Amino acid sequence: MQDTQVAGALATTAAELDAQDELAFLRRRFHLPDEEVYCESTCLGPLPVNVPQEMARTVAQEWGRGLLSSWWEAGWWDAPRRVGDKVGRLVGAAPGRTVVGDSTTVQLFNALVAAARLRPERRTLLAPTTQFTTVRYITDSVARLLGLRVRRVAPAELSAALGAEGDDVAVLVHEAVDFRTGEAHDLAGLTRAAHAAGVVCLWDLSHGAGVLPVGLDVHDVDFAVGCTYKYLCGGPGAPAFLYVNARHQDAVDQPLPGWTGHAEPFAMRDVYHPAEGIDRGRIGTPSILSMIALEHALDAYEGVTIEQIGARGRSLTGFFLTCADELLTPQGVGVATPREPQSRAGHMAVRHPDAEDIIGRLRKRGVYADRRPPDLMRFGLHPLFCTHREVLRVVTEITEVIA
Ligand SMILES: Cc1ncc(COP(=O)(O)O)c(C=O)c1O
Ligand SMILES: Nc1c(O)cccc1C(=O)C[C@H](N)C(=O)O
Repeated sequence: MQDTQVAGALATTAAELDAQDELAFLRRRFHLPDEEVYCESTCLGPLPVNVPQEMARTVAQEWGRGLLSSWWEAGWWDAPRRVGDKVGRLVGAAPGRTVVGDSTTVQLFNALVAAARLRPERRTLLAPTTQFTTVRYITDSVARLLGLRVRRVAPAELSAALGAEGDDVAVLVHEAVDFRTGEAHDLAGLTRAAHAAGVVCLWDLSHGAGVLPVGLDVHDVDFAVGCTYKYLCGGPGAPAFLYVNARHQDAVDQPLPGWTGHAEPFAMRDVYHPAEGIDRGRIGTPSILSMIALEHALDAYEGVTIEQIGARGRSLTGFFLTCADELLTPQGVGVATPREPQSRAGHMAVRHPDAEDIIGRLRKRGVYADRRPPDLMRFGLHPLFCTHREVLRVVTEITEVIA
């Protein structure tokens, strides 16, 4: 086929897929530029349309008029758990297993120490070589703090490592989705392999939450954390979440015993007695305005299941591959994201030695994406609002810029 025929066929397919899309209405739930393509949900999701008015109301009425009483009368005190449950629905957690607050970095530290304390006789933290910076730094720091060693192996070798050396591993700490390539790891299989060796697992869901069905309860995950400002669109610096399996909740001994996680926070006891259940995952005073923004942002997920969202996402990433095969491969440009549908998540990654320059040029053409060293371009295809036509435009623009 000639280039123009290929382009025409892809445009027809994109139009058909968009026409059949039963979730197309979700796009109206976001403020999005008309002529530009936003593919940076890998870092910051866009603003849901209902958030500004809810924030204005919260500030004027709850803070402005309700003042201190709003902690109880406006439901601020219960927000970490209430919003946690709302996130929980999207990560397969029953109510009472997820709490929201602080940053992912803080939650990782807390959860990793708490997880390691469940296996005091074991000396190793196991992790993939591909860890995101903050996860890597926290893993190393927790190891130093607790006198453990860190063993890092390639993701594909983790199962074998669990089989061979698992009896000395306290915790497997892993990201559900690789921040570079967008590869969705086998959370269910690795959690099973970890449990078979008596290992506790801690998953960082930052690049998977709101994109994929991760099924935390179904897969019996021990601990999970994640950020809410990417696909969950909670806003810049939105609070992170912590999930704790019901069977661990009463045994959790977290290293940041803040007063809001105390069983009787207002009794002002000298000794820390943790609250029951997920409330012991609370630390200090939560950032209420950010939490309320997140609470309303999550309404963008109302009325759809995470399975429907996952299927829509796979359609977008699958179409990206189709376009890449036709348009990028002939230019010698490789896709770094795995092809198998179950191994793809929210973003597609493309390799090119001039990634930085290409991303800069794409911005000038109205395509917003990001890059990660040394040579990766990342295109976050948010499953709530990206369209197949946008996917084709992105790939076409990459082709033109490179040419
Ligand atoms: C896997 C992963 N974990 C954690 C974070 C972020 O942690 P924090 O929100 O504390 O900066 C990111 C992105 O910044 C990430 O990609
Ligand atoms: N958290 C971010 C921020 O505050 C500014 C810019 C980017 C980010 C990110 O989330 C980076 C991201 N975790 C990554 O995968 O590279």
